[in-house]
Amino acid sequence: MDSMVTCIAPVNIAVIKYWGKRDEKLILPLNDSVSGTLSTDQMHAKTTVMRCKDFTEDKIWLNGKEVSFSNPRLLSCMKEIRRLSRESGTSEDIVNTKVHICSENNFPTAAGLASSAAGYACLVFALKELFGVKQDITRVARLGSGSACRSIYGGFVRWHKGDLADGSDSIATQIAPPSHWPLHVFILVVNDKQKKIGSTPGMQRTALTSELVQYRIKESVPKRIEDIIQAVKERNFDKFAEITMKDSNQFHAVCLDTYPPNIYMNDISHEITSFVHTYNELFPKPKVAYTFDAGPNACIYLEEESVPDFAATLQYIFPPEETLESYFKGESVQFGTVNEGLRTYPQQSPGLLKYIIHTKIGDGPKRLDSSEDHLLTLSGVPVKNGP
Ligand SMILES: Nc1ncnc2c1ncn2[C@@H]1O[C@H](COP(=O)(O)OP(=O)(O)OP(=O)(O)O)[C@@H](O)[C@H]1O
Ligand SMILES: C[C@@](O)(CCOP(=O)(O)OP(=O)(O)O)CC(=O)O
Repeated sequence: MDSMVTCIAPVNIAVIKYWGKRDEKLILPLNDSVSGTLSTDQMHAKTTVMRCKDFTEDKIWLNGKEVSFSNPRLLSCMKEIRRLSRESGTSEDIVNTKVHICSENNFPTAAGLASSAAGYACLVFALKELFGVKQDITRVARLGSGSACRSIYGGFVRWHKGDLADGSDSIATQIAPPSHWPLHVFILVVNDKQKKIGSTPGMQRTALTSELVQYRIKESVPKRIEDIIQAVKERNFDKFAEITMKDSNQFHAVCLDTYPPNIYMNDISHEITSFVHTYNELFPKPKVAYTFDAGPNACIYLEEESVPDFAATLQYIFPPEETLESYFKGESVQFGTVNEGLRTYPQQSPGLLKYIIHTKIGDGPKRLDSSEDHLLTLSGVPVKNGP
């Protein structure tokens, strides 16, 4: 077992949203959810974990700054990993060694871009390698941040809410690997600053005050989960798109039904929604699907064949403020011609969208083998200081 391990882990974007907990401490959700895992090529968390008998305390650096280890979620992940390590037969002196952790995201943290999902998935995956854990770790990632359990697998993933009080059946499983349906994804970044109402307090408020959330968890989600799994299995984009957009809309309706309301989408988000519907109406079946998490940024799922036409039209309706190079980031973008049907749609002022990340469905976390990848030196301090 190596004493220093470095891993990267992906972001995931839910198409059936998790919103509301039945247990705050164990992070057990009120409903099942389904997501797509995005390629680590564009967005990832990277984490180095190191154990050494000379370390006197557990320490963590996040994006270049040392932060307190007494975060209850972090402590509960550590405790569970050490317990599973013991169960896996790792010797007691290894299990009890203190660790140093250094992690960074190559995209904005706490901006509603699922940094906590990638961050905790990466941390738990790296700790599993460091401590020789053999069991399922989606339960452990869940203790860090609910949505993190879905980033442990690539492709399309389901988080089962589970029924047991101890959370042992609240795990994530893969529905299909990325090769089954490598959908493309555009993340339309409207704002990458820290969001106003975090997911954790936002969903607490919903569970306490919303009437609509009861309808959502009992009537809407169970059927949608079955239907979207079938759509993924059949690669039926039309059905996938309709369920994804309806579920995003219902999630935000539940947020508005919360008192005081959780307002995440803004005028630009609504403009994107209306543009997508107008675009889809030009075709016999929907070509693109939006979904919004707890923030104003849109995530657009689309099939590869739709990329050139949609990218050109998107750029025409939401022109960049500066150069095209600083606008589309990530995968290179193939441009077609602007869809004629959208020529009369009101063109928006330049710079409404800050930038667009072009990525696609990808694999789960992976270990990096080169020593050059480590974020900690051999004496256990960050390789570079500051963000
Ligand atoms: N690389 C990381 N390693 C460990 N913890 C991380 C990492 N990145 C983020 N986190 C944790 O996640 C927190 C941010 O979570 P938060 O839910 O507010 O934002 P988000 O994940 O970007 O948004 P959302 O979950 O709504 O998409 C950070 O304050 C930190 O505690
Ligand atoms: C809107 C969402 O992105 C909410 C994610 O919530 P978190 O997983 O960040 O919440 P905690 O479990 O409290 O850490 C929907 C989703 O990803 O399913």
